[in-house]
Amino acid sequence: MTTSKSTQAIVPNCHVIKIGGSTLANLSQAFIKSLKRRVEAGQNLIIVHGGGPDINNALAEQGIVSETVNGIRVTTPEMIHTIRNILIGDVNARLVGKMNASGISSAGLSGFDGVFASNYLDQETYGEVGVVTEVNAKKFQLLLKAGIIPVVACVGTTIEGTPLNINADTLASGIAAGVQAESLLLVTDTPGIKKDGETVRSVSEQDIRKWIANGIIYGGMIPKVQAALDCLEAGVRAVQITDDTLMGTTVKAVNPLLTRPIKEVHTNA
Ligand SMILES: Nc1ncnc2c1ncn2[C@@H]1O[C@H](COP(=O)(O)OP(=O)(O)O)[C@@H](O)[C@H]1O
Ligand SMILES: CC(=O)N[C@@H](CCC(=O)OP(=O)(O)O)C(=O)O
Repeated sequence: MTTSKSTQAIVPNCHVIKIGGSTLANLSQAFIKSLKRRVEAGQNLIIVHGGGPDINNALAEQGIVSETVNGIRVTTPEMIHTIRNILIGDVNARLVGKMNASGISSAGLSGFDGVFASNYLDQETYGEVGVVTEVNAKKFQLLLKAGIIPVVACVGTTIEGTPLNINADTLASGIAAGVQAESLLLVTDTPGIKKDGETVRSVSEQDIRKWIANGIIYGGMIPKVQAALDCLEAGVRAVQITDDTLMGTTVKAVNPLLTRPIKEVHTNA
């Protein structure tokens, strides 16, 4: 699904961490501290966040019912401004505030700030939903060099300035591919992909395809595994799906001596 390309060279020692809306409200201090430790250790972090539950609440308040297809919210023109305002004005502001208050110098961004370009994913099926088409790695690098952690809301814009709703897993994957990040971490409310009640240690692309087809992987987990596969395909070497305890930290999905990535998605079992 990801078709992003980077305008500049890779960002060195870069790790993209996506925080799901499911997790944002109860983000632990331990997790924030783990981010701080990574920054202090010299990692270039890019944070991407979602906000599905906040969007659900805001739409419900307006009496708007939305549906999802393959975990992607079908977004009508009447929804898009609320979604943009919630993600940028509310969720992003809260997260950036929390990070700065915890001593992590951060700045809130979205596609409107030129860190990535986007266009319609498939307007007929999904409406006002975007996909990343280009990543401005240089802009990310300038911020990181200045000691500022980019915190990116999953809102894009067309070249004409029309806002687009982008699934946050899809965005994180596009950015990770665009900056050639060393890893992508998808932080959510489940310790990993579950099968028969157990969290599995690692899954192959074949497992993923099978488990989507038979319903073991459904809903919001679908964009996550798709994001993971897209990233690996684009050369990002480690992808982890985890809760905010980050128990196993990141597991490399590829032998660094190989030039082609092994397609494995590691989960935090
Ligand atoms: N096989 C699976 N293992 C674990 N969770 C799954 C699986 N299939 C679907 N899910 C669902 O995916 C959810 C995580 O996706 P989502 O709610 O979109 O989280 P986030 O807001 O963090 O992106 C889990 O809470 C669970 O309900
Ligand atoms: C197009 C699309 O699906 N957009 C998502 C954006 C928020 C998101 O991805 O939030 P989570 O990380 O909490 O899932 C949505 O409208 O819910």
